This record gives sequence, structure tokens and C-alpha cells, in this order.
Amino acid sequence: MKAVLGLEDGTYVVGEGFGREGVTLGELVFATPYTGYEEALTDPSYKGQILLFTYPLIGNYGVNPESFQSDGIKAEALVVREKCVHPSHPRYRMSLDEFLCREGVSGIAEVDTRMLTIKTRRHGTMRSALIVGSDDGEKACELARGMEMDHRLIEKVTCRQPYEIKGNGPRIVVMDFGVKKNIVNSLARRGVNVIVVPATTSYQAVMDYRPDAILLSNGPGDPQDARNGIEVARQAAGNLPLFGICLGHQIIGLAMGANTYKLKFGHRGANQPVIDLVEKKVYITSQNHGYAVDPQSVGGTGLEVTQTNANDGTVEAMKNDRMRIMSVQYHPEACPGPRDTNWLFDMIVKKAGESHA
Ligand SMILES: NC(=O)CC[C@H](N)C(=O)O
Repeated sequence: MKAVLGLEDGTYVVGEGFGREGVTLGELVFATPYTGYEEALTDPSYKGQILLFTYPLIGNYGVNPESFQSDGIKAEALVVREKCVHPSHPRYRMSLDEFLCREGVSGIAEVDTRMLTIKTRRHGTMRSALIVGSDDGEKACELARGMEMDHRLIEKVTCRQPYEIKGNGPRIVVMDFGVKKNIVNSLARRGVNVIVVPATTSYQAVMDYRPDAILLSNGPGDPQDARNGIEVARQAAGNLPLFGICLGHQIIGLAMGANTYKLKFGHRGANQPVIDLVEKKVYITSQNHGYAVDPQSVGGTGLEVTQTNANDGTVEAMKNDRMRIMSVQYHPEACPGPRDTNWLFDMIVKKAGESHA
């Protein structure tokens, strides 16, 4: 089936459509990992975004639900150079094509992903429209230009009800802005009693769980839209250990009085180098973000920048030891990507345990 992807600047590409027929709108973002398409497609932080993989062959090891980071595809649509139709892996259950059909999500293949990536890098992230079942490029560009940015993405991916994973370790409340499964699993695996709560939960309701620490999760969209999360972080700061991952890190920044801004085209990949300024070490990290904390605004908030990105110097981690606050812009839980920073969960569990004692 024909398909067309149009960008707001008038660029369009015609290719082969798969998955759901029809129109999908979203910000076009590119991700550079060689593997991990199952995890990325199901990462709720991609809500509102059309995901393009720069690696030219996607789907070669098929799809297995055990890799999912939520209950299904959260990215709006998929753009690939070549989709593999005959995957090979002992664990695979379905092909990429079947996966998109089953989930009712659109995809486009056989397009110049390199050109689209270079455009995005030059111009900055753009709104886009994918039409499966048409090759009307002008129409796609017009739809892209008419797209309104969604400021309510978190409520679309947060859990409806709180849930608990019992453990003998410290009690940690995870505020779910669209949490990836492996964040919850990384805590549960370490014996933590994990309580996951919806993004709208008030500070008082969080404290009613008598947590030893709070973890603010990853999630989609502009961190400034996470109003309740910012308020919870503001009230919690200094009272109990507070941790943040990705969107959670940005929320902590905002709650403490720093600012966030939109990056030109973001960091999405599995090999982003991060320099630890204290330990003088480099970690290779998994990342997926389009916003960042403004380093100029961190001074005076009581937070200290402890890690920066080796490519562009953006803020990667912050802390305040006295207030027991620590946050990272990248994904220590990996899935996809390297596990260099997995030790962060050991530290979170240790700090939560000390607070319990
Ligand atoms: N993975 C995330 O939590 C992403 C955070 C935020 N939505 C951003 O794009 O910067």
C-alpha cells in the first residue's frame, strides 16, 4: 500500500505503508539505536511522536511482548528505511508488520531516513503527518502544519489506578507519568516494595502510603505540562529522598526553581556519552528526550549539576545531598541500551533504606 510522510516545512517522502490505514499526526523524532525497536515503540515517552529509526534495517529479530515497556505501542507511528518481513530469533512471536496491524498503528518503509534525519538536525524537530493509503504529499504537509501540540500527553499514558508490587525492602512510591516497565522491575528486582501511582496523585495522597522515597518517572511531552508532578516534587523536596528519571529529572529541576527548554532535535539512542564531573568517568547511556534542564538556571536552586553530555554539554544529572535529591536525564534501566548506569538503582534502594531506618 502507498504511504506518504509530510513535514511542516513542505518536505515529503512517498513509500510503502504498513499497519493501520489512515492519517497519523505527530512530531517526527529520530532515534539511533541499532536494536531495541520493541522497547522504544512501547516506551510511553514517545506518545505524541512519530518515531524514525536511523538504523536502516528494523524488525530483523521480530517482536516479543516480553520486551515491551508498557502494554502496547505508544509511539504514534513508525518510519523505517527497510522493515524485515522474515524475522529470525528463537523468541520471536510476530513480525513488525503483524505487531503494527495488531496495535492499529501506521508505519512507512522504503523512505530516505537519512535525508529526513539530516533535515531534522538542521531545522529542528518538526510536526509531521503520515498518511497510509495515499501519496498526496501536499496534503500530508498541510496536515502537518495544522497539527496542534498536545499538552495532555501524560494523562493518556499514566496508570488509571495505583498498584503495588510487594517486597521486603524499602517502600518507594513511583509517580507514573508514563513509566517504563523496566524502571518498576529494576526496583522490584532489588526487593523494593513498589507503589505506582497515577500522575494526578496529590502530595498528601502519596505520603499516605508512608513511602521511604519517591521516584518521579519518565514520560512524554513538555515537562512544564506536568503541573501536579512539579507540585508534588516541590512539597516533597527535603522531606524524604526524591529521585527522578528523564521527565522526572526535568520535573525536579522545575520544582526547585530551574528552567527547562526544548532541544533542537533531542537525544534518542543507546550510546549517548555522559561525563561524571565528580568521578571523572564516562558512561554510555540510553536516552530519549527532547527537553533539558537549563544549566544557567540551576545556580541558586540548591541543586548541583553532577553529569553532563559529552557531545553537547547538556545537563545529565543533578543532586542535592543534604535534601537527598538525585536525578538523571538518561535511562539507567536501559531497555534498550547499555547498563552502565544500572548501579543507580542500587543507590536509590540504599538511600530509601537509610530513610526507612
Ligand atoms: N523519556 C522521557 O522521560 C522524556 C522526557 C520529556 N518528554 C522529553 O522529551 O524531554
